[in-house]
Amino acid sequence: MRGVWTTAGVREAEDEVLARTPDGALMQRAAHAVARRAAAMLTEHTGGVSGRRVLLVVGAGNNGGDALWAGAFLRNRGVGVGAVLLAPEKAHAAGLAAFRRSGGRVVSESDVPQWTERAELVVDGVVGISARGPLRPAAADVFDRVTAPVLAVDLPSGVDPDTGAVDGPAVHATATVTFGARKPVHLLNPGRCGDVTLVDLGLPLGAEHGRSPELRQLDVADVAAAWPVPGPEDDKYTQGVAGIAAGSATYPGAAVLAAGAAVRATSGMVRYAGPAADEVRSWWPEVVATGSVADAGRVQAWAAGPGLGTGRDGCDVLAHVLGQGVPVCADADAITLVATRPEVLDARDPDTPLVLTPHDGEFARLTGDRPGADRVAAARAAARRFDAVVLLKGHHTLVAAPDGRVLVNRPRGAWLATAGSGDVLSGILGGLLAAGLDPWLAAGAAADVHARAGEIAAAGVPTSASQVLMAVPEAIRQVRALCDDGSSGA
Ligand SMILES: NC(=O)C1=CN([C@@H]2O[C@H](COP(=O)(O)OP(=O)(O)OC[C@H]3O[C@@H](n4cnc5c(N)ncnc54)[C@H](O)[C@@H]3O)[C@@H](O)[C@H]2O)[C@@H](O)CC1
Ligand SMILES: [K+]
Repeated sequence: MRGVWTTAGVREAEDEVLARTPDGALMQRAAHAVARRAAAMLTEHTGGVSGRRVLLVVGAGNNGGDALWAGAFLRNRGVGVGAVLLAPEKAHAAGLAAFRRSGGRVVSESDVPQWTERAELVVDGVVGISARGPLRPAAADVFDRVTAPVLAVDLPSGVDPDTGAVDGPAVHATATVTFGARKPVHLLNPGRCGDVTLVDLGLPLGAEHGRSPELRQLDVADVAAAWPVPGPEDDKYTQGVAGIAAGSATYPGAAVLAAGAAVRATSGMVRYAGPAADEVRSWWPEVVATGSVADAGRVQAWAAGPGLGTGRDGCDVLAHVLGQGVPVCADADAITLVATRPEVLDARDPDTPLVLTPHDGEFARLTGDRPGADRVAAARAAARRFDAVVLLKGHHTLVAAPDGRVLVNRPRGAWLATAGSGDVLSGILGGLLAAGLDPWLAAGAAADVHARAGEIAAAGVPTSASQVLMAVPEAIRQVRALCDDGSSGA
């Protein structure tokens, strides 16, 4: 699992290191990495480095300092480097001196069009972790003219470093070199960051330094661990029995999808309970189906809600499963029931782990507001309010735990917005909860495999929930293979 720190945590850690390193050493280390990445991009895009043209766009602080030092290192490799100083009187003095000493050119305002025209790479050194708001007009004017690839220093300027939100002109980077730790923007808005390279500055980050990450991202190994290869001593019960309380006579499809996903996602036993028993049985002979939750056998977890209906009957079913003392994943109609009949939660005994899996609309029903720009804060607040793990669906599914931990999942394509796809996710998650996984990790792993199954099923063409469902085993195999060849699988 990889940690992601907000700018406050990074700045605090940087200050601690700065206090004990010689002036400028950290910056030059960072700048060297920027220069190396820039040279690689020049080679990639133009076939060489020497004699190429690079334009630096330099802001008022250390981010600009990084860019200026990087420009000096590029000059030493024969690159023609120009620098637009957005705040000449506040440009980083040592960086500017090094840049001039190397023969770098400060570009006058009138020469900007010519430089943006001829530059084969532009380095965004406008702002870094002290950024506030969108690009200001002078910087926006320069980037409006830019057609060459852009290398962002630390993060793309104009994008909120801690939420990834863009509410005005902002840099669209081809690549980013970031320092010390990834910031939320790198996970929440990867489209603006391009390929992110992390430079280790030896920053004291981590719980051992009293700086727990704001966000975490599962490595492929964490996801693979959710699907241990069943051993000889395993049997259908050790894998856990997942209960699916979904569907109604009018909506049997949701029950078929959710039960099928649990079957495909785990090798444990799956029980279905509800009025769609015949349809579920006909699709999945391995599912033990009964007419209602009251006469379903013991299970280790329930996934409830898809197609359940939001009336009295649905409420009784939800109250029943909440009272069984096993983890419950409440999705779809179960979320609406929690929102419209909150007394249903009285049936939940306190240490029954609850996982809510809202999309934005269900989130608004649940909490009274849509998640807004800071989705992490919204998910975190809802997790605390309901004392539940909240899996907030979106381009980057977030999984917040009541204790504040937040997972950011790999981006999933729009294809998963297809009807019924949420039912598949519920089934996968029900299976993992039944296997006894920590609900927060189970939700993260389920979302990861669900996203991969969507990619596999879609493979560039429109897909449907049942195809996503059929692709779940392939997605699990993919995770295991990535894990075996040691990739992080980001
Ligand atoms: N302290 C150090 O020695 C190191 C700092 N590093 C670099 O330093 C950066 C942080 O530098 P600073 O804290 O000086 O601040 P920045 O360079 O991020 O921002 C500079 C100034 O820009 C102004 N600003 C804020 N939002 C703006 C906007 N939208 N448009 C234009 N100007 C805006 C603010 O006045 C801010 O102080 C990091 O992102 C990283 O690139 C790294 O080199 C690691 C070492
Ligand atoms: K930047």
